[in-house]
Amino acid sequence: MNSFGMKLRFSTFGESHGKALGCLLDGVPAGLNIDEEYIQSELDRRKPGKSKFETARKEADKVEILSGVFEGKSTGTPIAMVIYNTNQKSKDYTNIKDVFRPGHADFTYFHKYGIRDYRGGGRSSARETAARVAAGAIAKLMLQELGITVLSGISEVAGIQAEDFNYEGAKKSVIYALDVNKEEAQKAAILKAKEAHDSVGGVSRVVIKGTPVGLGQPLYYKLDAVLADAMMGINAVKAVEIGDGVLSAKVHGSQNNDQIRANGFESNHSGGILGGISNGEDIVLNVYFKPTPSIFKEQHTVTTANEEVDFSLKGRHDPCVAIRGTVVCESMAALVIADMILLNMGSKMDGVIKYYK
Ligand SMILES: Cc1cc2nc3c(=O)[nH]c(=O)nc-3n(C[C@H](O)[C@H](O)[C@H](O)COP(=O)(O)O)c2cc1C
Ligand SMILES: C=C(O[C@@H]1CC(C(=O)O)=C[C@@H](OP(=O)(O)O)[C@H]1O)C(=O)O
Repeated sequence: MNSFGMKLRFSTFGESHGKALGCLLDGVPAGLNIDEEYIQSELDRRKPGKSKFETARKEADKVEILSGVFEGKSTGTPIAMVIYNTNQKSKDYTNIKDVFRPGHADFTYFHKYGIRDYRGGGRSSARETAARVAAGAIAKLMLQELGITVLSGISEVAGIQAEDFNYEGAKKSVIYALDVNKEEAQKAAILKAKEAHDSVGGVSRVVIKGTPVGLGQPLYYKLDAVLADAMMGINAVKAVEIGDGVLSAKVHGSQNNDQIRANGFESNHSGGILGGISNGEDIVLNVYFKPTPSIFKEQHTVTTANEEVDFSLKGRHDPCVAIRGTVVCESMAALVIADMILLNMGSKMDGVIKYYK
């Protein structure tokens, strides 16, 4: 089990070809309206097999709430949710039983534990992220009550970058493209790689709107550090930027500073976080996904007995994991922000007094 969060504690269970996967979310305040249709709609955004830009594995990803909800409201007790796997074809994976896929977790997992569920990625499969989206949907329901929204979309595929960022438009796009003018070229790049038995990388841009000043701790449990940790914990994420990110290291202080006026900041190079604490501006993240490791091109690898082989993989795989990954980024961001809000309730004495009176 992985575990995450200080006030909103979250863990998941399950494997890609096991019976089910799910999560336990503890610390949700009692009395939150739990809209099950909304939770399902979030799972539907991430579920596999919706288009030729995704893995061919079709899963309904129907979520079932097992505990912590009564008459449509959270009870303040742990919320357990389960999603049954229905479309396993575990036999298709016997060809990777004794062979490590380059770029996947097979090699490290096997050498660390000496045992590996080779049916798909087992525990390392991003199938687990369905459970993150279920928990993230509850965090989003909590944030909605506070006027906070978490949005995202694909800004880049195979180096083809968005110039315009339309988050509402991204919701309607099959590849969650932020820039409608770049969408066709991005789609073509994915299909070209797929036809060549290859894969491409991509970038998800996440924006969190409506956060107050004051989320995050100044030194340890800094908001930027925790968000980066949550994003890096998603399968295939190789880098995270907050605000201008890498660009900040290349410009002068006079270009990077967000100057301040009585009515707010004049720019948002910082991505909404200063000194580990939100400054009330939009929180902006760029999350970089590597190309899908499971490709069908012949590659060099070794067996579990360390014999060299040339190996061509079979199976059902996403040609660009960033597409569905962007939904997971939103979910993890929502969990972080909800956790920070609950932590923050005790950061000032008047907040504590309000709670007890
Ligand atoms: C939504 C999503 C879908 C993914 N789909 C695949 C896939 O179909 N095939 C694959 O090999 N990797 C896929 N991955 C990536 C692997 O899970 C990941 O590369 C692997 O666990 C190794 O971890 P690492 O890349 O973080 O080192 C996916 C990742 C995400 C976020
Ligand atoms: C099933 C899903 O995506 C899977 C993510 C994944 C991986 O290696 O991450 C590999 C493929 O599945 P399997 O584990 O069967 O090889 C994808 O189809 C899902 O997201 O629900």
